[in-house]
Order: sequence, then structure tokens, then C-alpha cells
Amino acid sequence: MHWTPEHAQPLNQWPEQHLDVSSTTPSPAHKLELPPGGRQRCHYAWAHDDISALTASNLLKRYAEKYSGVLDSPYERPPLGGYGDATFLNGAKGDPESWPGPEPPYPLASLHEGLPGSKPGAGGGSGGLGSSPVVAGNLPEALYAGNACGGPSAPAEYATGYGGGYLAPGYCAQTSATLAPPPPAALLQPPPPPPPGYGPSAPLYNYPAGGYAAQPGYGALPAPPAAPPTPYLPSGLAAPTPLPAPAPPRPAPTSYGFQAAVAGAEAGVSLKRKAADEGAEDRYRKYVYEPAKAPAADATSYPAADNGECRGNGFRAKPPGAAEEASGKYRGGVPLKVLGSSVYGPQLEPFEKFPERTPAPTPRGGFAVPSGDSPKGVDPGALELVTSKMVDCGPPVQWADVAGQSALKAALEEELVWPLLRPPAYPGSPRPPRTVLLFGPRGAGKALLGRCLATQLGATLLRLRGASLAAPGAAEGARLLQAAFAAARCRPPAVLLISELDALLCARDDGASAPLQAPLLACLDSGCGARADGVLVVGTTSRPAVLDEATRRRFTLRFYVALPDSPARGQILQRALAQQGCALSERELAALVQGTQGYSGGELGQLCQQAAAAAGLPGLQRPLSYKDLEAALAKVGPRASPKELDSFVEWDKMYGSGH
Ligand SMILES: Nc1ncnc2c1ncn2[C@@H]1O[C@H](COP(=O)(O)OP(=O)(O)OP(=O)(O)O)[C@@H](O)[C@H]1O
Ligand SMILES: [Mg+2]
Repeated sequence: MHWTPEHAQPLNQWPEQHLDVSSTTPSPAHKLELPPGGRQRCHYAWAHDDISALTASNLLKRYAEKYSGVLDSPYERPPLGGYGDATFLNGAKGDPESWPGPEPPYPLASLHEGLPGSKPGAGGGSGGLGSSPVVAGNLPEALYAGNACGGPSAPAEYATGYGGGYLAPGYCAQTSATLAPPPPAALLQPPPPPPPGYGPSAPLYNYPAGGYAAQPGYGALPAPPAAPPTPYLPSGLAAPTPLPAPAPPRPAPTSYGFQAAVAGAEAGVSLKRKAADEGAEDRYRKYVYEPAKAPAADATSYPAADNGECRGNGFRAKPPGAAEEASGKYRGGVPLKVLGSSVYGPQLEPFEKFPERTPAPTPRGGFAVPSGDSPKGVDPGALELVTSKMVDCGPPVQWADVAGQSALKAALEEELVWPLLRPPAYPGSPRPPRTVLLFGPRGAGKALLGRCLATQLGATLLRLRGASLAAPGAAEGARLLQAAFAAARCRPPAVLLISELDALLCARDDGASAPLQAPLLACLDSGCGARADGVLVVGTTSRPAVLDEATRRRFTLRFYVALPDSPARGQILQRALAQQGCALSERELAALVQGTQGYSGGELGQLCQQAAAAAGLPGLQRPLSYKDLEAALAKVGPRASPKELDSFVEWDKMYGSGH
């Protein structure tokens, strides 16, 4: 049986007449009223189900007249505690004056609203004006749906009287037993203006439509904020709580597969700018560093191509069943804390599964595959040598395999990888960069980034060292250089990584011009010209000042690869030590990170190797200890001097592409 308006008693009778609620926990408001030792027995009309609609509407009319002055005063919701913590929801017993504790407090609706249109006496009222709108807004679904609550749904004219459009179809009266008492008159005020950000068009709730991104269990996510007050209808009834909009499909994780990259590039919005808006951390999360798995191939000499089937350098689609370890050298290991979770440790960069990038087939017209005809006029012997000695067969390197350098990684991706992967938007559209210079201290990770670029582009990686090209003399060096560019052109897409570029350019002691500068510039002009769409040249140097204007200009992009910061050093150390079977305590690791200020990634690796050697590992049966590392610190120090670091910064300011 439902409470309907006629059930309401004259207002002045309410507090003492009709509530038959047994409660042994009176709220403060009622402490004084309870008979000593007795159970609270008071009656409110709505708790019985014998009030007629007529009575209720009379009541409401009188109520409204009597309290209209009060109702117009601005609404001031008392502090939450003001309503005590008992709840009356869904018939739960409690202090009649209390306000539902567990539910977010709702603004009380004014009785003014809906009165002009209210139809007296319509039976089966849907909660009626006197009822606490809270209840109407809060009852579980079953009590809302049609006749599921067992009572007549609000008859049409009744509903119309209350602005029928407000009530959800099938919205029905609430059983009187479940109705909370009308709040004390003084509190019935027009609902407060919706909080900013809420409006007819704005989403009712302020938390992300798709809910919170799932975090892999690091630290408890902050619970979503309590839903803001359900809006009330002019009639004072709670608007049926609209179902939250279905979460939009969650965007697929960025895998830098070909299409994703194109979409990103197509957006035409500078992601860097977006990053600035979204907060750097979020933007760069995908570049997080991953645990070490196996040491990188030696970065200082050509890794001889294994003469068996070169499992590619990992930059082409891995053959089916290729060992997982081929993917990124920092796989496995103890996952690190997640950025943004409250437990994120200061010294460790966040760890997040970086979706494996399997090289996408090169699109026609993008990092395109020109006709594949073998280049004319190239010495076949040199071509054979380059192909066998210069093709890098190391494992692919993902962004997450490079510790730190988030801003640089983002710049490389946005200004180089995506434009190269995206087919030209229209004929004649500007060609993406084909040359990039990475400069910075020795061991800072320039070659590692070059390899990462090849992975991201799904390209064959050919590696040259300036010193190795210059050693056999200008003629031989020039021959090898031309063969390397030719090999790159006939194995597109290809990345030609020329380390120690300065060795090709360094003016000889006798003052003669650099022996290999001319062939290098010629190759850069032709080897990366329009005909060689499938070739990207990455030059690295730790002496950028040696590059003259002519050479500098050949590199469209020039980025400074700085030394790793503390979090990055912590990660590089942790992974290098993990390979030695050594796990330092957080305190020891932090002390080591502190003690290796100014070390490059390469030097950190050397430090760990030195410590292992000094400890007589791997023969020794004990794992590396902090003491071994402390001893090695005396032997392996940072090579880059502060002055040299300053010179990099200056050069970057003058000629760098910035990031
Ligand atoms: N940011 C980094 N994250 C992970 N490993 C790194 C990082 N920087 C350097 N290393 C490691 O240090 C070693 C040297 O790196 P790399 O060869 O890329 O340095 P480089 O700048 O090319 O040095 P050089 O100037 O001598 O050519 C590699 O084993 C590499 O894995
Ligand atoms: Mg290098």
C-alpha cells in the first residue's frame, strides 16, 4: 500500500502522530524526546498507509501556505552530520529527522515547485510532494520500475500534475513503509543551484564516463567521487536518476601499429601541445622503461650479422614463434611502480607494459619502398661487405627500453616516426625528415635511440661507425659509405645509423679537410634524396662542435641526448644489477643513484661490470654486493665534464631542434 497525498496529516500533527518506528538509536535531535528507557514511539502520517489523497493535498496546501515564507529563504544545506547518520532509506528504521547517511545528501526540493500544476487527490501518488525527495531519488531500481513495486504507477493526470515529463515512464509510488519523513519544514528549500559543470547539457556526473582507467593493482585507486545530488523536479520529486551514459568504448592502447600512428599523425594537433595540457606524465607514460632482459649488443662495433638466418634485426615482423626475449631488452624483472599511483617510488620510473610494436608493413608512398632495383655503379664487393657486416641483428628496441628521455622520445615520435609512417596526405605534401642528428655525451643512449627508431619504423638497421669508416683511408671509407647508402636504398625501409659522425668530419692534423666529409654530404644529398624514400639516416656524435654549417644543414632534426636523470639512472642500475643477480635494497639503490650523478647509461653498465669483475664474478658464488659497487665507483667515473655538458647545452640552444 502506498503513501499518497491524502495520507498526509495536518502539518502541526506530524511530529507526534503517525510514525511507528522502533528505534533504539535515537539521533541527537531526538535525544531529549525519548521516554527514559522506553523505545521511541512517535508517528508520522506517511508511515501509515491510511491517509487519503485529499488529506495529503490539503496538508500540502496548508504546508505550503504556512511555510511559503520559510521556503523562499535561501537554501542552506546543513553540514552532513546535521542529519545524523541514521537512514530512512527503503524503510530502514532510524531517526525520523535523520538524513540518509550513506547516500550523498541531496538538495531538498521546494514545495513551491509543481504546486500550481499539482492535481489534488490523484491516487497512487508517486511519492507525493510531502515525501522526502531523497527517497524517491534513491530507492533501488525495483521500486522504481513500473508495477514492479506492486503499486499503481502514477496515473497520467497525477503525473501530468507534477510535470509528467519529469517522471520516468513506469515511475511509481513508493510504498509508504519506504517513505522517509518529510524533512523539517525549515529545510525544505529550493534546491541549490547545480554545482558548476553540471547543467542540462553537462554530464550529470563529473567522473570520466568510462570510469577510471584500470591500474595494475598498484595502490588503491581513489574511489570515484560520490555522485553529485540528483537533480530535483520542480514538483519536488527526485528526477529519476538517469542511467549514466554508457561508457564510450575505451580507445585501444596505442600500439604504434601503422594505423594508430597515422591516426595520431592525422590529428594534426601537436601532441606536444596536448601533452602540455594533459600533464607531461600522462603523455609520456607509454615511454616508460621496462625491466632488463639481456644486455644490448655492443654499441661500439658492428655487431656481426649472424650468418645463419638473421632473425632480422628485430625490425621486421618477427618470424612466427620468435623468442619473446627478442622484444625489448628490458623485459621481465620485477615490475616497477606505476606512475601516478600513490605508491609511486621517486627513484624508479613507472613501469607499464608497453604494447609491443610489430613493424607495420611500409605503406606505399610513406616510408615507401622505392622500386627495389639495385643501385647503379655501386661496388658489388662493398655492397656485399656492408650487407654482411653492417646489418644490425640485435633485438628490437622499444621506447620503453630507453630509460628516461621522455620528452626526447615524444619529439622523435611526433616529428619523425609518425610523419615517416604516414603516407603523404596529398601529392606534393612536404616530405618528412630523412635525416636526424643525435648529439650528447658518450654512452648517453644515442645509438640506443637510433635502434629504437628502426624498430618503430619497422626498418632494417645498418650500423656504421665513423671511426671504422675513416680508418682504412678516404678512398676505402668513401667506398664503404656509398655501399652503405646503396644497401639501405635497396633494403627499404632502412635506417642507416652512423655513430661517431665527427670521426668522418674531423679535420686532420695536417689541416686537410675532413677526408670523408665530401662523400658523406654527397651521400646525404643523394642517398636521402627523393629517390630514396625508404632511407632514414641517423647520425650520432659526442662532438657536435666539429660539424660545420654544411654538415649541420644536412640533418633536418638535431636532438640533444642528455645524461640520464636520477630515476633513469635507478632503472638502468637496477636492470644492470639484475643481470648480475644482484638486488640492492631501496636504500642502497638510492645511495648508488646519488653516487652516480653525471654518469651516462654506458658508464653505469661499465660500473656494474667492473664491480662484478672485481668481486671475481661470475665465478664467485655470492651475488654482487653494495660494497663491490662502492669499490667500483672509485674505478669507473663519469667521463663528461661539466664544461662539456655545458657546451652540449649551448650547441643545443643554437642548433638543436629542441624538445
Ligand atoms: N637511457 C638509457 N636507457 C637504457 N640504457 C641506456 C641508456 N643510455 C645508455 N644506455 C646503455 O648504455 C650503453 C651505451 O649506449 P649507446 O651506445 O646508445 O650510447 P651512445 O650515446 O651511442 O654512446 P657513444 O657516444 O659512445 O656512441 C648501451 O648498452 C645502452 O644500452
Ligand atoms: Mg654510440
